[in-house]
Amino acid sequence: MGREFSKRARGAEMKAAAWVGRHPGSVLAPSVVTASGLELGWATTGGIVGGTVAGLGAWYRAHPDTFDRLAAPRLRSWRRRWWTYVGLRWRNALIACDLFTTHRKTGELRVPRLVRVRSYSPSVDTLYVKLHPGQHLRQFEAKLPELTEALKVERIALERVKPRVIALVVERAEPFTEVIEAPEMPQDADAVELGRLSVGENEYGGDWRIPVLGQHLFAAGATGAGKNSIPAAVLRGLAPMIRDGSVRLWLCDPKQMEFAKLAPIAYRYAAEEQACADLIDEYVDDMQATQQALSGQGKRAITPSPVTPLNLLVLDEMGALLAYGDPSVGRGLRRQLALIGSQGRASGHSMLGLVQEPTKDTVPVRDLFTNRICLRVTSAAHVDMVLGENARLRGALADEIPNDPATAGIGYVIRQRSRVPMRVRAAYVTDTELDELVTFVREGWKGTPANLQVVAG
Ligand SMILES: Nc1ncnc2c1ncn2[C@@H]1O[C@H](COP(=O)(O)OP(=O)(O)OP(=O)(O)O)[C@@H](O)[C@H]1O
Repeated sequence: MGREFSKRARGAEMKAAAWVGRHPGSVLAPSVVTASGLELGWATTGGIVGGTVAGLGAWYRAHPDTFDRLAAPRLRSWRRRWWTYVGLRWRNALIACDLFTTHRKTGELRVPRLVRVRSYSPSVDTLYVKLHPGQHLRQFEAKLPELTEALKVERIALERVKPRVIALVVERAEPFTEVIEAPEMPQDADAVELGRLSVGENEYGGDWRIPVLGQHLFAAGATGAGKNSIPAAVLRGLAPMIRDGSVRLWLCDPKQMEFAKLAPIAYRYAAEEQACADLIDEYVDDMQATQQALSGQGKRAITPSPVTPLNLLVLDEMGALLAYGDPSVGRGLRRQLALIGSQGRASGHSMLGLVQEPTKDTVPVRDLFTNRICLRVTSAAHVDMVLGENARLRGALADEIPNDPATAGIGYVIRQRSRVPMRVRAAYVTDTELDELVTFVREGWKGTPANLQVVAG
């Protein structure tokens, strides 16, 4: 703020020097080429530059995996920085959206500076922006629609990185234009990655993975949003463990639609309201018996095996169970789910709950779930109800996903470390693939109710 004592703006040559200091590469690269041209001759220099380009081309063609992982993000970031978001375009967009401050004495417009551009995937850029004193993330939040149009992109999410530095996560285009194929079923229990089951793809082009052991999952989405894909993909990932009895599936299926197919591989299956309540009571008894068995053996957590299995309680349409039926049953269920949510992790009792509308009846239990997924919802308020405060402001625009079958399975999760929403798409498990899962499990089926007695005993 001290600079505002003077009526004189900073000299252009000083600004240029500061710019060079901030972008040494942009000065160094042309200088090195020029020096090489003068020292080694232009033909040699041309050969070196051409050789480098040809080498990159060969890498691109020969090793797509390493090129896409190592070289592509850097090259793309560089191109975006010096082409897409280059000085004047950036400046004009921010001025058009009133996202600048004015020097009180000189009247100079001070536009927040772009300090870094990262382009982790072809469809998403992260822009690190240095704010001027007097600016705040809130101003960007208020101008998000305008900024999205000015930069000609699909959507923007915001994050505060550190004092006076924010990140704009820019989705340039819809990353999911194709249906994602169902994950392969591992053949052996050893190949199951309980901590990172693949359920689809993320907007960065990588696998979208979710942990199951010691976790509770919650997926919200309007009718037709593609919620069923999530348990279906999870169960395919767990298939050999279900077959071997190391994972037991407890299924509450009030709608009796898609999940009825899975009844033959469920350890317990219920559809009617009271039957679901009884199933959940039994689940809680099983959890408490396991807790006692664990403490008797001086253990703190289970390692999934046929003797101490991982139990997965899948609750389809939680609204029907908690809100739309008999209120006394709903109250009892909420109490039981709270017990499972708070105590089930060590004993290997996980939940996967699906809900169409995250209303006040289902939201109180939402906080019991450690991993939450928001597919297409019908109201902006639902997004924060599912993903937490300000998730929508940060770009989880789940209510703006078009109600179109072509978008089924698309939604948002919150990345644990950075708290940034990430767009994901669940893989689509067809009816045939569900049948394949059932056949696979039934063929070597060892999951019998005897497991319960061993644990409880
Ligand atoms: N991951 C996906 N990718 C592409 N299309 C999908 C996906 N999941 C579902 N679909 C398509 O969308 C339709 C609706 O999906 P689904 O039945 O899973 O929705 P839902 O959210 O469970 O709806 P409801 O709550 O009404 O059961 C499916 O019949 C399928 O055609």
